[in-house]
Amino acid sequence: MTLIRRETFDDLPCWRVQTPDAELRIVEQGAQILDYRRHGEPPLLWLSEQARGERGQSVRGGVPVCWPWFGDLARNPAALLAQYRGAAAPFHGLVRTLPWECREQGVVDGVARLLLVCPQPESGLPGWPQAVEVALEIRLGARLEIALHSRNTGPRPVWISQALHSYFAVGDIRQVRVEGLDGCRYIETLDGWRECRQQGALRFAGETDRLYLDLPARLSLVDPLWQRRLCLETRGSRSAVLWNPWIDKAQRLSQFAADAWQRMLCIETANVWDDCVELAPGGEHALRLSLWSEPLAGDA
Ligand SMILES: O=P(O)(O)OC[C@H]1O[C@H](O)[C@H](O)[C@@H](O)[C@@H]1O
Repeated sequence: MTLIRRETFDDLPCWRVQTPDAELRIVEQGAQILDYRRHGEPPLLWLSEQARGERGQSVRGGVPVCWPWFGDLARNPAALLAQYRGAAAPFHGLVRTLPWECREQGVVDGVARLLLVCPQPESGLPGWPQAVEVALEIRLGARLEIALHSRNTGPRPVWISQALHSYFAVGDIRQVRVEGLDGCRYIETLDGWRECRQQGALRFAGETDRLYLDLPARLSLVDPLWQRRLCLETRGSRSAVLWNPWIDKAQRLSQFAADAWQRMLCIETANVWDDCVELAPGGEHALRLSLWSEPLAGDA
């Protein structure tokens, strides 16, 4: 039986979604998915063992929503930067610590669906006087499907950058590889934000923080230790951020154990850099991620 139950994660209201073969939790704050597991296999998403549910604090792990900009606002295109009138711009936008509201929930043909929206004052979000509705739609059936919808209800064009900042669980980061990036441009943020080109699959041997561009619709994370392939299929996105903090940066992160870098990898389905989105008046955009896992058929 598939059901959706209201619970709490420390101080934060959340929902637990159960299907016959999977389980997922999502907190109301930031519409953040916390975890996702399929029975009989390791979790697909990583949630820090130090994760805490506190108001005003993003939880470390799961899928934080970065919107209406990704990362450091100053690294975004000038047109996007110019839209912000506030003081110090928060990293990863304005909505990941706000309370969202569940507008629809239900189960149809065994697929659970939730629709959460981020309520905004008439004048827009603090420092960001734009009229753009944002909603997150989650469907859990055989796959997990996430869609981040933006709709410009105002009279002017609006630029956004955004990401579904997914933390994936891995057996050992030093053994995994990401396929689908071969030949793609990327921005190496750890070396002066210079543009480089990927050759072959991406493997990990140190801190990694890159903006990948011109991506195909399908990426996969091959995990030989856990004998599985996580498959990511996206729509409305041609960019992704690949991030692992490794040893030194791990010490500086909140809710992050010193050795946790070994067990996680962020592949953040995004619209960043030259893949930002311009929403015309009345215009809509959906950033979609479909996620599932497959056993490795001896191809590791
Ligand atoms: O600590 P946070 O604000 O959640 O950010 C976590 C990480 O997010 C992204 O992946 C960025 O590319 C990283 O540079 C950043 O460290």
